Amino acid sequence: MTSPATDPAGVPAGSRAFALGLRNRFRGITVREGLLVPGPAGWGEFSPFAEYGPRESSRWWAACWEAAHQGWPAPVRDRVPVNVTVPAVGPERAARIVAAGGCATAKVKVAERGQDPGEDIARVEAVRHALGPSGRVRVDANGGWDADTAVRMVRELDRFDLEYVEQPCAGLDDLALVRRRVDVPVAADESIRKAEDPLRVSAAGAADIVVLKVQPLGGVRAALRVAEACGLPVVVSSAVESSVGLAAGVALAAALPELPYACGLATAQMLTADVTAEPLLPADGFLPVRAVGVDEERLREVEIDAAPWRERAEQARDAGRERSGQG
Ligand SMILES: O=C(O)CCC(=O)c1ccccc1C(=O)O
Ligand SMILES: [Mg+2]
Repeated sequence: MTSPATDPAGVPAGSRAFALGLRNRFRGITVREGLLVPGPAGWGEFSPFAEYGPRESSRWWAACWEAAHQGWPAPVRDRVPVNVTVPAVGPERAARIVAAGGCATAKVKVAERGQDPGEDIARVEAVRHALGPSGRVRVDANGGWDADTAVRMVRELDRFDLEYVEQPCAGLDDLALVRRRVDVPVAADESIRKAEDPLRVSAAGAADIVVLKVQPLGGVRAALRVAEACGLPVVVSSAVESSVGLAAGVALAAALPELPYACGLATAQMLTADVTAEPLLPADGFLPVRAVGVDEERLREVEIDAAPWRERAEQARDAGRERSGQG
């Protein structure tokens, strides 16, 4: 047993917590919080959502640790195509977000709780018009439909020509059912959170594409192994992180042998502030593959008490040790 003081995987004293505002409510939240952790390889970000316990957060901690201490595998490309992300807002706002985003691909949230199908249709229609016929439009239901509703809605929305539908239903059986009944490709997102999930997804015939996020999967290397194991095309997406966290997603997208789709990494656009002087914002629909530093002045403007976050990080680290049998 190593003591906390000399522990190589401890939470460094120079760690800093941040709270960044969101321009529009997303996943029910309006503020995104997290911890920035310094290390020899650069800054790492630890930002599990508030409802995640130590076990689930342990992979987020592993991703943070990799960024701070190991850095990432060599890139095979120097820029990454990205999509603008459109929250469950009204059509006028959706059109403005797409126009401001400067991306040729848009991902539109649908099946939001408390909204009706007409709102989804109006939003997707507005996005298609804003992008023009050459743009690509994908929708993300976050598992919000049952199989019958998904089939009906995907067919209805496909009059705006969908690139794919992300997580139309929550369960693998329903995903497979929908996939057999619609012409639009199906992408799995929430169905993939652990290394063994992609194999289940492919075995169930549940998806044509997998969405991979670095923090939930435990780092860039872990995500690369998942990508290799599942053998399906990969879309890298963010967990709406600061530009420090986004850089890890960009590193994954940059290291994948194939990258046939735009990635969901343009989410710095959704924030009202960032922790760096040079946020990872798209230019002409691409993000550059580069390191992201922390700017002391910007950080101070968004800084919150690090103590609760250090506590969460310690618990996540401990849960990770138990998981890997080092407890
Ligand atoms: O993929 C994107 O365009 C942005 C990222 C995104 O949508 C997302 C971000 C945080 C949590 C869940 C999701 C999601 O894909 O549902
Ligand atoms: Mg998704």
